[in-house]
Amino acid sequence: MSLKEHPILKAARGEKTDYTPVWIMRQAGRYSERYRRIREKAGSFMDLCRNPELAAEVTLIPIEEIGVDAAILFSDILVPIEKMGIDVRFVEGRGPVLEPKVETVEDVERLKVPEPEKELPYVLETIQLIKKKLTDRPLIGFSGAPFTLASYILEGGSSKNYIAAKSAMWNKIELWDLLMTKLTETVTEYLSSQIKAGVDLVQIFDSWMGVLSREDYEKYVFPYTEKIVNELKKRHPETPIIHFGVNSSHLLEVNNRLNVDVIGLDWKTEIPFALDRINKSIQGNLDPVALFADESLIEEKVRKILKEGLKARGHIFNLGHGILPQTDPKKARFLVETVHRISRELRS
Ligand SMILES: Cc1c2[nH]c(c1CCC(=O)O)Cc1[nH]c(c(CCC(=O)O)c1C)Cc1[nH]c(c(CCC(=O)O)c1C)Cc1[nH]c(c(C)c1CCC(=O)O)C2
Repeated sequence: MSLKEHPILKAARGEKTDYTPVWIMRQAGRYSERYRRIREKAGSFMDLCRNPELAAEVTLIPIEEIGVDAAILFSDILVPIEKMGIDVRFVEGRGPVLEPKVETVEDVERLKVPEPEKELPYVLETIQLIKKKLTDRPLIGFSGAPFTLASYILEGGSSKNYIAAKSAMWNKIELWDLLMTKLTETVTEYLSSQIKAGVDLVQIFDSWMGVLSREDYEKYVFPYTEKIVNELKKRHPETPIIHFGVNSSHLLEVNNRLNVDVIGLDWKTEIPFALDRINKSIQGNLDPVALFADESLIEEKVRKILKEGLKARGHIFNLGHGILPQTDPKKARFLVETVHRISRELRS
């Protein structure tokens, strides 16, 4: 079977598949003991991201451990930000810390647009190593989208209310446009280099776009993401693009105008509601906490999602957000098997 005919790629293009393919956001993560051991060996999380041998090894763990249909490159959306000239650290219990703070137009002027081949070679090497070992399943590349990346840069880390990001967006339009333009170029070049290095499809994480009203999203964010997607489609017309963010059901109609192939749904978005608003393939959307429930409950929820997903142009099963570190790997494996079994059953 040519990789182009793999169910994930077919579902992304809206073609019929024999079963519903599945992968899990954060599938190479802390719930896996093997992951935790390798991260220890690497030093810090960022050290692991910069180590092609170990990052490739970690990427492949969930293929063996839980049997997912695709691998996702092991890295982080904050990795390219480091090369723009901002220090990124992960602090236990606090999450990412970005320094120095970006507050003025001059601060943004100092930020660079990294050249991936020169400044992020370890990411591209990781992709090449994975592609040598993984021949029967697609590899997913990814990047954060400009808004989500800008929020980390302006807030200096995770945020609850996005005061710095939103006030820059509203009050410092020159700063906002310059930062979003630099991020647009960064993300375009970064994803394009990943595709050239061998990834089979890409996911754009605009994880926090849902904190914006539809009006603000359309005015201050959508045009930049649109530019990235159009440029990628021009350069790499064959590579499917997935667009994802949480709490963003109010943005579905707007995002349906993006030239992407798949829209990722969080677990609060009901599939019929989404299908009334979008005509693209969908990805999702089991509540990550469902993996803490009994197997019978998981099965019931999976069946409902799969049934509803049959009405979509194409469906890639996933959680509605990343798998939680406390999850039992056995439950993740059960999820994958259940998706495969029930989706075959529903088609026969
Ligand atoms: C917002 C965001 C980030 N990173 C990412 C997003 C968008 C997706 C989402 O909405 O969650 C994306 C991401 N992060 C990671 C991947 C790798 C691929 C995968 O398995 O999905 C991907 C695609 C690994 C990771 N990224 C991170 C881990 C955990 C690091 C560790 O402790 O080992 C992993 C496996 C760290 C990370 N990275 C980020 C935060 C806020 C944190 C800290 C979380 C915490 O401390 O609990 C930023």
